Amino acid sequence: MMTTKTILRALAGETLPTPPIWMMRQAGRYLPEYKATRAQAGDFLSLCYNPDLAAEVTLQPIRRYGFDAAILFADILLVPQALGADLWFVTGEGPRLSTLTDKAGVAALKPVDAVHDTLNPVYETIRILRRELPAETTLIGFAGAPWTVATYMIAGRGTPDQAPAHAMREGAPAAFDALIDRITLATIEYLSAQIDAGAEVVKIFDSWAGSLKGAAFDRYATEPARRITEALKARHPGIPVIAFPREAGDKYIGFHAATGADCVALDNSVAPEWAAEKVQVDGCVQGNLASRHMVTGGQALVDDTLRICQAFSNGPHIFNLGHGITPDADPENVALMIDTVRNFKRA
Ligand SMILES: Cc1c2[nH]c(c1CCC(=O)O)Cc1[nH]c(c(CCC(=O)O)c1C)Cc1[nH]c(c(CCC(=O)O)c1C)Cc1[nH]c(c(C)c1CCC(=O)O)C2
Repeated sequence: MMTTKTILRALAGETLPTPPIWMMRQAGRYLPEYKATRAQAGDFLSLCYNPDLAAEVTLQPIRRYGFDAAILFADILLVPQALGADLWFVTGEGPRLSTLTDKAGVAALKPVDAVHDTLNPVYETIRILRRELPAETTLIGFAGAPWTVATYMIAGRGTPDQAPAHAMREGAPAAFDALIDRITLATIEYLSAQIDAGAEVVKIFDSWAGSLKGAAFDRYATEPARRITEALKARHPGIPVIAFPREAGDKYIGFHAATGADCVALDNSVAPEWAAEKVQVDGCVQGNLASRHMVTGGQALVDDTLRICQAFSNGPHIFNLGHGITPDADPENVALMIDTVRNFKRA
């Protein structure tokens, strides 16, 4: 049966007159209703593991704005936790984890099939969402890409240049490869279980892909995304995969074909006209408005939104930001972006 869900139509390669739209971090601290539910949960991780409240914050931006997709509320760092890492969040600073730098650290991780013991509440969130979402809204599941997840597991926190992960990659390559392999296999199990629970699309977030260059990019960004996509396609034919190798630059070229992903998400460092010619020729793209417009608003927001709609109007496109919306964003600017996209007419 032909689907009427616009996100699924774009992911199947259809060029639509108006691009469907959702927004990275659409459930988040820029929304007062999110902050209220998070306070009710106590802290961020308790919110992630409470299926009723996680479903509630996933639904909030759908109710307020009518986005075409909902993204499961969870975090990429739940997988390291499920593999046995300690994880906590320091308010105002970000995530902290136990560190892992050698073979012994990798050997101490839990086996891949143990991840469900920790991640079961996430699957329950998905089941609730499939009952509660409007019929036209697509549910997107997600996980972090192995390289990005590894950068946090190795350093124990976010790092500006991913130096500890690069040091392990170069200094202890066998242990590093074993870590990437473990995360890759855990991610396949996790995303597969998300799909079994009702996720209609999955997205792989490689937020730090841009710090891998040349052959290292091919080996640690492209290859794990290819392995995950291949395994998911074998188990769940017809479930689309979105890959987000953030700041990949020229490495965006050919990423659809190299990984088998149905859609490549673009950050805002690439010009949409360039990406239309070099990347969208191979399939659906998602992106790529700069998140700062959600803080600054005004005519510049409208102009850049229309430029992106126009540049990608000859092929399959899902409108989104180039990265997550920030807590200082104004909810009115999100409404302005959505109005602009929905009133777009191709020149
Ligand atoms: C690197 C990364 C993480 N998490 C994620 C990534 C990849 C995407 C990206 O590059 O942004 C992905 C993520 N994190 C979150 C989602 C939920 C779905 C969504 O609305 O997009 C998704 C898809 C919720 C979250 N994850 C986090 C929040 C804020 C936590 C809070 O409520 O205090 C949310 C809504 C916390 C988080 N989680 C992470 C960090 C570094 C932080 C702290 C930074 C910050 O405070 O903004 C790890």
